[in-house]
Amino acid sequence: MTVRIGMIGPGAMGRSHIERIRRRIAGAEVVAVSDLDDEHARTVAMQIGAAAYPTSAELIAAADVDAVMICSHGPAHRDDVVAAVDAGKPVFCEKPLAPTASECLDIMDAEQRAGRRLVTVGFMRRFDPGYVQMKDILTSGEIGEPLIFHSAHRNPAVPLQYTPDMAINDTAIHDIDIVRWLLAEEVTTVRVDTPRATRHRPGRLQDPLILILSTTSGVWVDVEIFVNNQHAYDVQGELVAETGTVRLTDQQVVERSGTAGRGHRLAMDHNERFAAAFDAELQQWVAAVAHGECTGPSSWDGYAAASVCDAAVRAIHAEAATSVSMIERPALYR
Ligand SMILES: NC(=O)c1ccc[n+]([C@@H]2O[C@H](COP(=O)([O-])OP(=O)(O)OC[C@H]3O[C@@H](n4cnc5c(N)ncnc54)[C@H](O)[C@@H]3O)[C@@H](O)[C@H]2O)c1
Ligand SMILES: O[C@H]1[C@H](O)[C@@H](O)[C@H](O)[C@@H](O)[C@H]1O
Repeated sequence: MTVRIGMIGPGAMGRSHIERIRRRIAGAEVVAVSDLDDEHARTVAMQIGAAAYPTSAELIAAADVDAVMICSHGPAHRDDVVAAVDAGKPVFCEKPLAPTASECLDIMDAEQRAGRRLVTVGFMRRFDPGYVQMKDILTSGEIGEPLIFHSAHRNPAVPLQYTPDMAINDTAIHDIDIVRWLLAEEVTTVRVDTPRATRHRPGRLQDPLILILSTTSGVWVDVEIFVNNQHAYDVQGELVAETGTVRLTDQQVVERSGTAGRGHRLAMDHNERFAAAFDAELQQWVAAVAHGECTGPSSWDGYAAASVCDAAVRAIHAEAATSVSMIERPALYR
């Protein structure tokens, strides 16, 4: 079966997913697109031989759309995810599932009304070979219990429309999700520290930021968010456990030597750094949809990460550690 996908919001991320589906993903094609910007939707549709719909509602209702991909910006996600779930269609939603926990609760309510999981969230780091190996080593028990996790998430620059809260709910949300997934436990408190700000930040953005998280079992986590480092898309992670550590490398396969020394190029964006992870997450989603299943990061994962983001945003304003408040995990997500 070929899964016929309708994509809402084919901007930068959406178009790179379209390319991926066309070139590397088996068993799927994008047959429909819609965008707030009608003309943009028509242009993308013409380029890929798909149909353009003037609204997301019409795209979701289209009879030849088997599944929906939502790649619009975060604040637009909730309404379209709920509409797709209400229509009984599987949805892949780019992160964040929604910028706040309360919007994610609306999505979980829709899934519970439907009586089944239909939503997969694009937390692609879970499919990165480095993080996967780190989790395998931890769960094998060979380095004992986890004690500390150091994470760094650096971008060369962010667009002008990037707001202060996005450092948390658009950027740090990746690190928050990976901590929950790696440690298989929830984050319970958050503190946000604000170091000296870079002169390269646009407007009043606080950059960098340091998040200090603690988890149910007391693992201590620091996350550096630095989104205007001017030189690379640089993601670091180091897990410290009782009898060993595991650290991500830069995942470059070749090293070059010359008059300037020895080294390798640095990734400049998420597509370069997480190419393998994006392919793996989409291939898994397409295969699951084809079999009438739902796998990968769930709405609960989107909700839990957003709950930590909510606490982090409160922590910035309170200038103090803040507790993460979450509902009990509904049976559908156990
Ligand atoms: N996983 C990753 O590493 C990663 C990387 C980049 C972006 N993203 C996520 O992908 C999403 C899109 O990011 P982007 O960089 O492609 O943004 P973008 O601005 O390039 O694209 C967003 C598109 O959505 C459209 N849009 C906005 N509101 C809409 C609405 N209500 N209905 C329909 N279309 C709407 C815009 O017109 C635009 O074409 C965000 O959620 C972002 O967090 C994830
Ligand atoms: O939406 C993007 C994307 O999720 C990238 O992977 C992340 O590094 C950026 O900080 C974020 O703004």
